[in-house]
Amino acid sequence: MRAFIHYTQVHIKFSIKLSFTACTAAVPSWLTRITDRICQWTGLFPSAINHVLINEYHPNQGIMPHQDGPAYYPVVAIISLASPVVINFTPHQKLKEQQDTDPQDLLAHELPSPAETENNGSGSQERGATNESDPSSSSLMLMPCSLLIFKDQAYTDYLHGIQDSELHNLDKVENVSQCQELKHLHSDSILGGMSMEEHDTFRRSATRVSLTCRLVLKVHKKLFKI
Ligand SMILES: O=C(O)CCC(=O)C(=O)O
Ligand SMILES: [Fe+2]
Repeated sequence: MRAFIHYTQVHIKFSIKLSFTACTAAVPSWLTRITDRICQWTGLFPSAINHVLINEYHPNQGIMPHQDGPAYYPVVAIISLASPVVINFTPHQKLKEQQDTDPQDLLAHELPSPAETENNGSGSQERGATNESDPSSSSLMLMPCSLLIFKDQAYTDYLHGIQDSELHNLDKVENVSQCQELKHLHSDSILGGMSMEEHDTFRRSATRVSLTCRLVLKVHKKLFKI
């Protein structure tokens, strides 16, 4: 299982389950300095980021395709540290069905309500079956010390996830040509040869740590004390 630390400035309903089993604490000042900068630089958050989830992934660990759901303001900032990893964005099943039947009217229908999904313990909503071979799915390589921000349709209409596997496919990685450092990794990391352009698989060999920074919208201040 992934290890995680859950920092929150606020007490939120879905964190109750975690609060007593995981490390939940007020966001420390070294971290608010970072999240405040993200807010200022991007101008994408209406108020200060008040929730940070720190995940640790071993090379064979990922996170199943999910949506972060309506508890958060629909902008996510993910800081990646240590190992590179491939994150996949796959269309929500409802969006996919609409694309198949009515490609002109993609946004006219509501996506399923959160009640139809399950909470994965981090406030996110798990969804099992997705199809990464879907032509409208795409992937990004998250390099160490990178910041990924996604919002709008990427938040509402797509699931994001990381495969539970040491080998990550580079086929659909949109930013692979920008990841120069990959070329300097040990040649074992890029299977089949030296040049990453010629090959389509990346081997994860180190632990990755991510900081998922979000803004919780609905605050339940009096639920419990820390
Ligand atoms: O570790 C990551 O890059 C993704 C984490 C994530 O999607 C989440 O915590 O909801
Ligand atoms: Fe997520």
